[in-house]
Amino acid sequence: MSLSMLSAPMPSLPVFSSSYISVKRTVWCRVSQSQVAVVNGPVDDARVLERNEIRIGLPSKGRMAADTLDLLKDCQLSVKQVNPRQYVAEIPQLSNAEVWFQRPKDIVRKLLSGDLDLGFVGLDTVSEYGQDNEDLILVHDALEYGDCRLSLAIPKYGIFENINSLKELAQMPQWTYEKPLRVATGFNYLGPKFMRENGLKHVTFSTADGALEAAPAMGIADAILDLVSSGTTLRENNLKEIEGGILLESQAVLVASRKSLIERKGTLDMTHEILERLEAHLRAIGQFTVTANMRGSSAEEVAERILSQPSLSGLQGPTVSPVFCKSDGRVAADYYAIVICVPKKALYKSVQQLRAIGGSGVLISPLTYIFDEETPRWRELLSKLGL
Ligand SMILES: Nc1ncnc2c1ncn2[C@@H]1O[C@H](COP(=O)(O)OP(=O)(O)OP(=O)(O)O)[C@@H](O)[C@H]1O
Ligand SMILES: O=P(O)(O)OC[C@H]1O[C@H](OP(=O)(O)OP(=O)(O)O)[C@H](O)[C@@H]1O
Ligand SMILES: [Mg+2]
Repeated sequence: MSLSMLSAPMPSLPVFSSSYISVKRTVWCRVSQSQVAVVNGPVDDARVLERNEIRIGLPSKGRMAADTLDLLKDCQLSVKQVNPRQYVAEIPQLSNAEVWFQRPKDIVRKLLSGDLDLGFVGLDTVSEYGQDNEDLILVHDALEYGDCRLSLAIPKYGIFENINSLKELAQMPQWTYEKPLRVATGFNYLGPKFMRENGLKHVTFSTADGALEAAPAMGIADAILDLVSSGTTLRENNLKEIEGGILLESQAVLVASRKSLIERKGTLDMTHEILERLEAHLRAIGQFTVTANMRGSSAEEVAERILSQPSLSGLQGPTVSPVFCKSDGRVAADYYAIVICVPKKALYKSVQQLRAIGGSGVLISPLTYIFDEETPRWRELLSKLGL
């Protein structure tokens, strides 16, 4: 966070009691809560429309970076980076797309300033740095990586030993105007909003770039508000989550600038293509194709037998094809080949059910893509845009 951001007032934000913020890792200073916000300035129209390329922001580092590149590769949208130290790259499959590697929070800021059109980041980052700005539109809200939760945690020991819920924390007599609950966090927009919505009045916030879990043991904070996935870091620092203390469940999302979608030529079409590829890939990873042979008197009779089993209905019912053989000079179909998609989780049950109704020669193959009819997310996007 730059100093210029800290000095810019945000009158629309909740004004909490003052808090501490570290501008560098080790420097802690006291600032008013109303100042701890990213400034979402108005989009500069001229700048947005000046360029023809469509810009996609990808995380330049951290745990989201590799997973985002892997996802795009799985969607046949591999990113071609001439030099790993360069911040710009291309996706040959998407002509006119320019990829920019940025820190996740800068992706959100640059979507708001009109310097990026689309971005892949965690929902936590969109919520914190997007601050409910209506120019940000979630195109895909569940990309199935980067799963974590933004959660409030307190020490397991001392005055917190018997505190297990947000309600109990709020009711502790220790928190007063003079001696508020001190929360260390990097989420200075979502934190105060959550506390206000939950009726915690006497709270101050301090922030640091990392290792927040150390703050309670160092005596700098009473509680922390940070991302949790396995819970190991909390456990190893003698901290615990509490009931009602989860602010947000997060995973990677595709976010777009409303203005770009509406005004920049080609952005909506490109977003449609990316969305279709993402959906086709994500739908397929949970499924297997199952083929089997089955004896039967007709395709309908075989289909009826398959549909009598709960795990075998497939995505849109089974495909049943006759297998023709010649016997006694006559061509006839005594066998049928069936093809269905089954969820990976239900694989063994499906095989058992297939066998129970006479299936044999069961073959299982992975599925790469499922292109279904128009995705509901596309219709939702058009409706959010009023189109
Ligand atoms: N422990 C975690 N498990 C899973 N996903 C996480 C975890 N921590 C963060 N994330 C997700 O990954 C995103 C990027 O986190 P990451 O730690 O890589 O970068 P950062 O915290 O912005 O950078 P840095 O850690 O260097 O300050 C987060 O915004 C969140 O969506
Ligand atoms: O529940 P866990 O699986 O233990 O993960 C939680 C930790 O992961 C993140 O830190 P990160 O590794 O990104 O380090 P950072 O503090 O430098 O951001 C987060 O800030 C927590 O400290
Ligand atoms: Mg981190």
